Amino acid sequence: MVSKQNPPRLRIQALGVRFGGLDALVDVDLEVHDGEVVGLIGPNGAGKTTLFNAVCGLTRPRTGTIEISGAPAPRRPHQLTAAGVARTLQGLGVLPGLSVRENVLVGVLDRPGHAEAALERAGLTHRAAEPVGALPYPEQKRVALARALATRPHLLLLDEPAGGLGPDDVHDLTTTIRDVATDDCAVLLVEHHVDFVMGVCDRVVVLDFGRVIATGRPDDVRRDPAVEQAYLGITVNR
Ligand SMILES: Nc1ncnc2c1ncn2[C@@H]1O[C@H](COP(=O)(O)OP(=O)(O)OP(=O)(O)O)[C@@H](O)[C@H]1O
Repeated sequence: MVSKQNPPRLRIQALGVRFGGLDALVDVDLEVHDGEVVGLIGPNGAGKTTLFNAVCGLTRPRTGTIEISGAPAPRRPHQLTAAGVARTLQGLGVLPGLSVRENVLVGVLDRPGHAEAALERAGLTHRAAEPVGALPYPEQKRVALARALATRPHLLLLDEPAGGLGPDDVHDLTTTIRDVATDDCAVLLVEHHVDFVMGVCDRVVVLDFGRVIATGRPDDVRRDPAVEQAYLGITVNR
């Protein structure tokens, strides 16, 4: 259930990012609350990764504020982890020569029990001793997710979690993500797989050329003419 009593896990206000002469994000507002799964979608180059990078302190905003649990977002990785933020990367970001368990332990060396619980949640316990590089791609993606879950995040940022997955794996991923979004965890995900987004998200925010052009429930956003136009890239003259 979405909790709106506490400050949002993530509150972005009037965020602007510029690279040279290019406005990658313009006046972006976005909130994600505990118990909520929010999808950030938009065509290539819309600014989705830039927004994630700004939240994680990798890109310095030109304007606006980013708050996590009511406090200004820290910029250093260990501070972000302490603030309860975890992120998976586009692609895999795993260490193929290490075992599944070692990959998941990397960020929680002092809490091996958290790693074991994350392995179980991601359905990887039976693979724990195997080198990640020997697993099929969908299971390698699960390792990346398990590593993020092991930190017991309050704000989970997922960058294209369904990329390269088939229907069965997408179904399992949907179940896991819905399970993770609880009273003390909010999920923000970037994804191109529209059916997955529509199936897993409570709310969808659509970016185009760095601006929010639509926000709302998945079904409403899907029917929004501005969204159709952004994806098709055409204007229909009537
Ligand atoms: N470090 C950078 N320097 C200059 N321009 C950048 C930089 N990073 C991103 N951009 C530009 O900013 C815009 C937004 O890029 P971004 O990667 O955030 O889009 P995206 O929505 O994540 O795209 P995709 O779906 O292809 O991953 C693009 O025009 C991109 O070329």
